[in-house]
Amino acid sequence: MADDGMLLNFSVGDGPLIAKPSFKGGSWKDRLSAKKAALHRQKKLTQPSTGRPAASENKPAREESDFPVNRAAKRQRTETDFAPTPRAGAPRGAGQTNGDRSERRTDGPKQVISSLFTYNPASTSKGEAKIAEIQDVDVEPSNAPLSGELETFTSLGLSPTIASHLLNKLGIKAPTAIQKAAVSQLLKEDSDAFIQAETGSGKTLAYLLPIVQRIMALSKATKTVEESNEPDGVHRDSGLFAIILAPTRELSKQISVVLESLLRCAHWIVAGTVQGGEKKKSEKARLRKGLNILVATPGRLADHLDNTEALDVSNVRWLVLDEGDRLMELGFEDEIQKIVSKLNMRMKTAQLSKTSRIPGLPERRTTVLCSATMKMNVQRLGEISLKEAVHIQAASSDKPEVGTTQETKEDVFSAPAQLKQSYAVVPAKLRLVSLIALLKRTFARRGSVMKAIVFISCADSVDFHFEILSRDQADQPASSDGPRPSATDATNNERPAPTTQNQPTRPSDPRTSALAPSISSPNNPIQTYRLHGSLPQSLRTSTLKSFATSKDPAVLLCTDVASRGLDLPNVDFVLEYDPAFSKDDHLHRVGRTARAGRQGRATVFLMPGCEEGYVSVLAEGRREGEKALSRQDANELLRKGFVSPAATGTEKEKERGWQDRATEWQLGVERWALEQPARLEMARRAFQSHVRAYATHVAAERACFDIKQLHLGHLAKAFALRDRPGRIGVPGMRPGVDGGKGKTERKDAAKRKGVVARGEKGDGDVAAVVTDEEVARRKMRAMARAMGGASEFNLG
Ligand SMILES: Nc1ncnc2c1ncn2[C@@H]1O[C@H](COP(=O)(O)OP(=O)(O)OP(=O)(O)O)[C@@H](O)[C@H]1O
Repeated sequence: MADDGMLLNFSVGDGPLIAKPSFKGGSWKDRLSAKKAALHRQKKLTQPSTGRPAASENKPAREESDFPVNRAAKRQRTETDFAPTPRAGAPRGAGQTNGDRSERRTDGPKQVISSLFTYNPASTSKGEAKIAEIQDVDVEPSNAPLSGELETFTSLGLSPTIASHLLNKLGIKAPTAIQKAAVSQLLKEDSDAFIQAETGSGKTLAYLLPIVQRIMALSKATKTVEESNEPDGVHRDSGLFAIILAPTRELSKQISVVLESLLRCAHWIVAGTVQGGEKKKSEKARLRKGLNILVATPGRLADHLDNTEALDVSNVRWLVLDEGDRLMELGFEDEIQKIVSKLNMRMKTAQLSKTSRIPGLPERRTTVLCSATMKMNVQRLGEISLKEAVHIQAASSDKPEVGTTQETKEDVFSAPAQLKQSYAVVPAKLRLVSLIALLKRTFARRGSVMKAIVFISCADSVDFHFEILSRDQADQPASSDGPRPSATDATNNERPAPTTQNQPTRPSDPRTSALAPSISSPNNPIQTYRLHGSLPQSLRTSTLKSFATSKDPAVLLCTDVASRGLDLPNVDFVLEYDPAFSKDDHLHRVGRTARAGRQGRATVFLMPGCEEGYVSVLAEGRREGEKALSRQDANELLRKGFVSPAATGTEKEKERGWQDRATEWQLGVERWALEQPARLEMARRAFQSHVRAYATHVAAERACFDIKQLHLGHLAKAFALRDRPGRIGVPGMRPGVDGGKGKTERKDAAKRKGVVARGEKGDGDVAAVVTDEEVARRKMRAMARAMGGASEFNLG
């Protein structure tokens, strides 16, 4: 970490330094402590006997030789240096009062109010990358439905009933490339398959369509052979034929919604779900009544296989492992192994005893593994579950590829071709104001952007930014755009529903949803939502539903809990406010937009310096003909977000105008944070968790996210903090223990570090409950040691 900010706060007194001690060897921390101790001793020696501090104590705490002479002497700034013109109705001297109170409590200045626009490190990549606006050059979408006249579902072998249902009820006319390859393959053969295609290419229907068709055919076979009196041969207690495993509850819910909508053309086929977090008793009752297709999370299915007699899996002939890489990342290998061997065993027993009475049921089971990536862990999952599988890929929109898994090339995971990607170089101090400026700009014109997702590294930081976005607008500077929409105070849980004419279409939960005055305008009020793994499952589900169905513009602040597989409609823009922990995570995140041939934009914030090296990681795997990454910088974002439409005068005056407005906004947030201890603690907690999460980037990318290069003092400003970094301590927040927050995030991080926290795995879901508290605590402590204390972040 850059230590200049810390050194500046030490005073050496003005007495002569008799012998300048040299500090060599050990870590920089040791050297700093030794230096501190020596300075303290010297200060004591030179202090006048009155006990009052020496007059020289306020002098800059550095020696000429230690710091460049041409650098301006840094002095402790005070609120008045930047104080905006008081506004009518503003809380009486809020910041000053708090600042005074804080200073009165202590014997020295505790707060640092730094300027937003000074001492920001310069970008190292300027000259190298072309500075460009996100251009509106249209690129052929890579995940769109095929457009040729012959590209129909019936030409793939799907029944006219399903094809017309897709067209008339679901509005799906033609297959995507991966659907074309997978449907024809899975309809004609019983061999196992590995389906690999980019985000938003319709993988869910690619495996559901052939399964549903095959079960419908089974139905007909049953009717003919048994001459059943039933209107259709197969019914709910004919047996369970297919199981679909998904890594998270959200995903299993999403798959079952798609399945239900598909089964409306075959109402006699019954589907159901079992997943962690639900009541096992009601799930058992459902299983007893009988299901033909089951969507499940692995942990819960393994549990039912052990404990629910009514669950007969002897007829299961299709097993789908969706989001294979995520299943492995979340540590479900054991469960999957167990499930696969139980399915094999029960199928064989039934075949030997000839108890299966379903005519037309295939002899062998087909297992389908789906993943956007072909990483080592997916290959391992393939070894566990697949036998001589065909590898189905959609290399380009009109050239589906089918081959064997042995022919598989290295990872070919890339973002959809039509996705417009950019990066913004934003110094640490300017991060918060730039976030607001970018979101303001994004939603400036009503209808231009409907939904945006902002990815943040940890749950605490999501909570903090949610409060910032939804905080009372009375704290903010007057806008030239006219009167602001109002919201209640951010700490008040009972937020009223927005009072503007554009009410959200679903009543949303005030704990996770609020109006965002900071980025709204009178004619375009924006709703903000938050989502992370520490929220109760029911709240996560309702929040996602509310965000997905909102007909009004909305922004979702979330951790990586929303990065995988979720299909949220009308997401036009993805912002990675904190860069992803790995490139794969990045591709999954940006894949929440530009789905099924639609357009989308994605931006990632990078800090000047080593983080700019990440641009080359982003550029890897980009296809021929794809646009280069666009580059933006903080000043550009701020100018657009904070410029007053009525600004007149010279360019210089205009520049001062947006800088003043950004500064005013930042100071308003800092005062707001200081107003209540709870807010301050929330900001500090967010800062600490953010720093810890920063340390968990995958090893291959850690050079770009080097925690030693992080300027903590500057970063604190982006969390509305005026504390010096060393003073930011959150009561009750010890390294490695976080009161049960973010289990999945810890699990994920542990895995990235190669620490497998088996004992933490729960009932097959990312929000799994740890049953053995003590075991979990011990493992957490061990993990924290292995991770250097990085434990509070919430990734899933
Ligand atoms: N043939 C099609 N035509 C138009 N839209 C489609 C088609 N197939 C699927 N879709 C839509 O595309 C979206 C993405 O589908 P899906 O969620 O299955 O993608 P995916 O490949 O699984 O993505 P991810 O890897 O992110 O999970 C859904 O909204 C779905 O309704």
